[in-house]
Amino acid sequence: MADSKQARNDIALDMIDLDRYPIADLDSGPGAEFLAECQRSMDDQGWCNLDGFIRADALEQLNGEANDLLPTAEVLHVKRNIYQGAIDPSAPEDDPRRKEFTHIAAQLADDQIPAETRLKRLYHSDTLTEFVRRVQRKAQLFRCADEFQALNIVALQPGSWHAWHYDTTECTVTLLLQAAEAGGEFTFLPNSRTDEAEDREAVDRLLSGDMRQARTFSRGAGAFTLFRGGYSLHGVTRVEGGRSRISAILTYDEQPGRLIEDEINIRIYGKRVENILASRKTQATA
Ligand SMILES: O=C(O)CCC(=O)C(=O)O
Ligand SMILES: [Fe+2]
Repeated sequence: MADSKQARNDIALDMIDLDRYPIADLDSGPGAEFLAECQRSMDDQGWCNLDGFIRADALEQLNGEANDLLPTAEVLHVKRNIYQGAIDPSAPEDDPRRKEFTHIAAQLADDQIPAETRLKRLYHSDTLTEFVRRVQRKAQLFRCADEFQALNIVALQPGSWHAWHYDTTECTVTLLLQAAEAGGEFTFLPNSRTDEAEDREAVDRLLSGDMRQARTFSRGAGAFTLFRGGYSLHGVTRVEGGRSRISAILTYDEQPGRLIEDEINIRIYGKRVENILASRKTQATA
């Protein structure tokens, strides 16, 4: 009984289009069928794309929150190779580890998104986390415990792109809050690597600008996407037109309470986080 009362209070149930996406009951009827479809899509294709997942009125509120907060965001200049590392000058000349890609994004880390926002409450929904876990067929899945990485809002301004990369986690979950007027397409090479090998020919072609093997989804604002970004090289094409493309990145982990190393967080989030961590160390030794 306690469970169903808790579920009724879950904000996700007010925001998600439950007629189309019955995530509140995944064990019987339409919910069970829907879950099986999502699992099949993840198994066969490595993604599950749910257009119109968030209802129009709720989306307007979420996007309003994001637009209100974004002026306080850091503008990050992200430089890295496709494996999210620094370039390796000892790698062979034509190796992707030697190629550096740069993109610019206005990014809010988890600690910059207040707990009372509807976006954070949606991320903290146990119903939503359970749905994400079951689509991936994980025995357990937790929201990321890291104070910076857990939930992020990323805005790509007109003229910006999100450079080609693999994610450091197996599966990425995104919610598109505001679509670009044109461009800004989430684009990927399906299953371009496994744990053992990488399709270097396909990867090299994409990195040299040949998009013929790349695929894209049509995603409007409100689309909720699960994607095995650790295995498919991906990025977002240049945003065109007058408005930014804004997405929320929801991070999960199979281990509870896992934190990300300071050094990685400083590399991603820059000076602001470096200062926070440094001032904590000073306080601890004072
Ligand atoms: O904004 C998106 O749709 C994808 C972002 C992405 O690839 C990432 O944050 O790792
Ligand atoms: Fe990614």
